[in-house]
Order: sequence, then C-alpha cells, then structure tokens
Amino acid sequence: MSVDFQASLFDDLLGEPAAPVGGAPAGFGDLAAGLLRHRLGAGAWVDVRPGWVRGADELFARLVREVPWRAERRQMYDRVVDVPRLLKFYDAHEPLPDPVLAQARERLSAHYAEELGEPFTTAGLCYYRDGRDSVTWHGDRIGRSNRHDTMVAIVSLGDARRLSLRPRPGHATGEPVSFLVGHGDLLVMGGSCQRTWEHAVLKSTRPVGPRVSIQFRPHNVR
Ligand SMILES: O=C(O)CCC(=O)C(=O)O
Ligand SMILES: [Fe+2]
Repeated sequence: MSVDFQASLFDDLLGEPAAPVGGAPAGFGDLAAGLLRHRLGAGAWVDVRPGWVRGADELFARLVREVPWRAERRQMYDRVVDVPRLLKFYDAHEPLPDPVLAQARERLSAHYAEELGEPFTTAGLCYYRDGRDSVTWHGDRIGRSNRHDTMVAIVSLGDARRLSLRPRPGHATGEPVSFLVGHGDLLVMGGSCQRTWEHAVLKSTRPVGPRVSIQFRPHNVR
C-alpha cells in the first residue's frame, strides 16, 4: 500500500492566493508557513511545503530554454542505455542559471541552518520531458550521505510528478509513501533518508507534461 500526500490539496488550507497565471515574477512564500514534516521511520523524514515558489511559470520556461541540458548514457550490466531524463549539475562555485535559484538556495540554507549545520551548495537539475522520463529507485549516497545524516531539498516546476519513497531493505521498515510534487512545491528529504530509504520518480502511463526538478545539496553529498 502506498500513502499519498497531494500537495495541491494543502494549497487552500494555507489561505494564500495562488500564483497569477502568466508572466508574474517568481517570488517565495514564507517557507515555515505550511511546511509539514512527515517522519518515515529509522530517522528519515520528508518536509513538504506546497506552493513555495510563486509565479514560477516564467522561471520554468527560462530553465527549459536556457539550461544547457545534457543527455547521458550509462552502463547497465552489459549494455549502455540512455538515462531517461536530461541533466545539468552546478557545483558550489558555478553560477546558477537563474537568480531565482540562488535566492531559493539562500532561503533554504537560512531556514535549515541550525538543523543542517552547513549551507546547501550544489544544484542538480533534472528535466523530465514527459511520463517516459524517470529516475529509478536509489538513495543520494555518493559522498558523505552514505554514512551521515544530511538533506536534499527539491524544488519542483512544471507538471506534477510523484516522488515515491520505500524503505531500503535491511536499513528501514515501513510502508512506501509517495508525494505528488507540483509547480512551485518544495520537498526536503532529511535525517537518514538517503541511507535508510530509497526514492524514485517512476514512469507514468498517464499523459504528463514536462517537469524540471532542482535538487540543492550540501557539499560532497550527491
Ligand atoms: O526529480 C526529482 O525530484 C528527484 C531527482 C533525484 O532523486 C535525483 O536526481 O537524485
Ligand atoms: Fe535522488
């Protein structure tokens, strides 16, 4: 069984007007207002803040247009296969492709400063062109996250996709959960989440439009 949390359902509860359609500049809602923590077990948690980025239509369009997206290929057993999404990684000192992303990183670093103990530095961008694009089950465990608690903060733009989580065998128990992350939503995986749980954006057979995901991580977490 999977438990569904539909971010969009919370929108009205926050009592904040939805972003106007069209060219409004991107801005941010109060991060702490409407931020909800879901404890997954084994020290893993997920924070969700629906509609954090406002007026993000233009931002989404700019990122789709201007980020130098890369198609990658990976070895899978005895074959080389296309990675089913486009990617671009910005290391700590590389300029981000849009000032709004720098603002998002600053706000996240400020909000989580005490709990995380360090700033978010890098930004990994993924472009899911349609429902066939996906990321398979994994933990972000390259680097310190293999041994230490950390955070990965994801801003989602464009069409909503489901971020699914399940316990990593031998490391956690519990029911799988999934969060529908939509345009402007923030989802933060924290605590032991990368070591003890796995996450994925699974392929969708329903028609789904493009989505851009921006993942902010601290230094040497990937
Ligand atoms: O698309 C997402 O929000 C998740 C991407 C992800 O898990 C990753 O790139 O490590
Ligand atoms: Fe990931």
